[in-house]
Amino acid sequence: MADYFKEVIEQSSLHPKPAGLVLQYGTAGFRTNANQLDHIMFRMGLLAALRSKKTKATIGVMVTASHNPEEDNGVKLVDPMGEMLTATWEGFATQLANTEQEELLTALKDIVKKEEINMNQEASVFVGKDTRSSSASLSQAVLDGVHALGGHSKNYGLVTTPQLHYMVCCKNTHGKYGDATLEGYYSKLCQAFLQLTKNASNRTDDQKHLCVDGANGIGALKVREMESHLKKELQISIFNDGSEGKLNHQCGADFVKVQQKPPTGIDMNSGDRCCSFDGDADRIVYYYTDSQGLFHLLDGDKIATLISTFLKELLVQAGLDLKIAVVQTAYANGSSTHYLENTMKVIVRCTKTGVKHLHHAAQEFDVGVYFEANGHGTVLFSKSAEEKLQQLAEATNINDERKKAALLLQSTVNIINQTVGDAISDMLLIEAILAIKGMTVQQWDAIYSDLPNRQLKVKVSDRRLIETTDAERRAVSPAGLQEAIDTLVKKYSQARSFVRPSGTEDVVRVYAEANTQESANALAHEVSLAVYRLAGGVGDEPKPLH
Ligand SMILES: CC(=O)N[C@H]1[C@@H](OP(=O)(O)O)O[C@H](CO)[C@@H](O)[C@@H]1O
Ligand SMILES: [Mg+2]
Repeated sequence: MADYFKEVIEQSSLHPKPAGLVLQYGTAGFRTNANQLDHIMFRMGLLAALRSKKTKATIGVMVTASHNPEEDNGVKLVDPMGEMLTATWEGFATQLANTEQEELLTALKDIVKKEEINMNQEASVFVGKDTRSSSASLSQAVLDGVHALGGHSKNYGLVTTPQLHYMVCCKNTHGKYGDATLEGYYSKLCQAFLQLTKNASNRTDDQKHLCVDGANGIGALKVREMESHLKKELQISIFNDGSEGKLNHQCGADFVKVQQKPPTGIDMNSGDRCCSFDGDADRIVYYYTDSQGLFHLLDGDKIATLISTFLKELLVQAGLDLKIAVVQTAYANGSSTHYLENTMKVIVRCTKTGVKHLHHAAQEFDVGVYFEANGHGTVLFSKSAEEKLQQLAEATNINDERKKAALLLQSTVNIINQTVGDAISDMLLIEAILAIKGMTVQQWDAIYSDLPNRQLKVKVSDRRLIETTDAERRAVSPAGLQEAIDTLVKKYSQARSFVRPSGTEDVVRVYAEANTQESANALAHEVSLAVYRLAGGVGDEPKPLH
């Protein structure tokens, strides 16, 4: 076996691990200050090459830290069908990342043995990066890792995270999903957009206009690249395009969702339809300000509602009996769940936080719409649903209404990036739906009213003390915490609250909603105090909110 690893020994000394550093492959891969990541990148290049040999398929590696500050970076691996890395291999990633330099070969051989990997198998890895200044040298370290194991690589350079997922899926499905090029991605999505909107009744230039906050990141560059494919049917003003501002600083989807206010750097008039991407363009939220200057956010829940309503109506018109469901997490606004279940009568599922959980749950339905409240989401169509749609779209013996619905559904399948949440693809679908329905952003917003809500963080000495059940909606430990929450919730009207340890930060997250903002704030504060007292809070006691 030794020969396969000769280069690894030589190359790994150029990517040394700082002694003692321990990192975890979390919900969103590795993420920390960029200075600590060179060895991780090299090792993820090695791991991707092994994963490729194991699956006999192309694997993706994306260098990004999404909505984190510019100084951070990170890395995520992409499995053959464009989905996130499978759980066992997340474990291997963590082991490999934390192995001291001199043990690296042993750790690699261990994986080869456990997974029975044929080292003579070729390896192929696609690599992409976001716009962070550290991304150039870090993606080179990934490539070094791939090459050290004799793997082939294709370096896509600057791409959004979902674009890299898309390329991997295209490659491994031999072009069935599309061409594994940026040109292929833009033309597939934009053609579907033009198909969807071609019969939308005379829209004015105002109605075709959208303001996009690119978070000073990769999304802005890619929207600009795509623009000419849209043939002015969507007219985009890009703000925070990275030419001046700092990545994710006071802008982007995460800022807008958490702060519940517009990003800086955007020039918006009252009523303008606006959206924000995050730093790697896999999340999107919409918003506008009304004539009184009040800010209105249309988050992942509102997006899921718009899309699932549209799809459900089309399925009925097409006469297709397909099972459609919406998958959410505990952070979904109670009003959205209530509207979906009681008015729309669609199945709603709640999973643990983290996109892979939502993705898996959505795969159980013919049509699975999944969104986290923060705006990460997409739609999945089962193979058999896609086949039925195809047959119907090609059928000659059906009436015009059914035919029209089938064609719209087929274009929806083409516009959606089913591999992962994709801000660009979601944006095009949302814009198409609004155009087809002749709906303004205000009318979309009025479908239901969000319950006022508040998210807080509490620092504790060991957040793992908090264990949850029922898709994180109830705490089973420490003793007494859930009872305390139940008692507090009863004081307020239409109230709900839950706590869970964050998977990406060293904090416990507290969520509360109620019929007024004052009540939501008060409940969130009281629950924070309960966490602080019962789960080993550190630092000052949480202060009431004003
Ligand atoms: C409340 C919230 O927005 N949590 C986010 C955040 O996870 P935490 O485990 O809550 O830190 O980051 C995840 C990765 O980006 C994302 O999937 C998730 O939705
Ligand atoms: Mg992201």
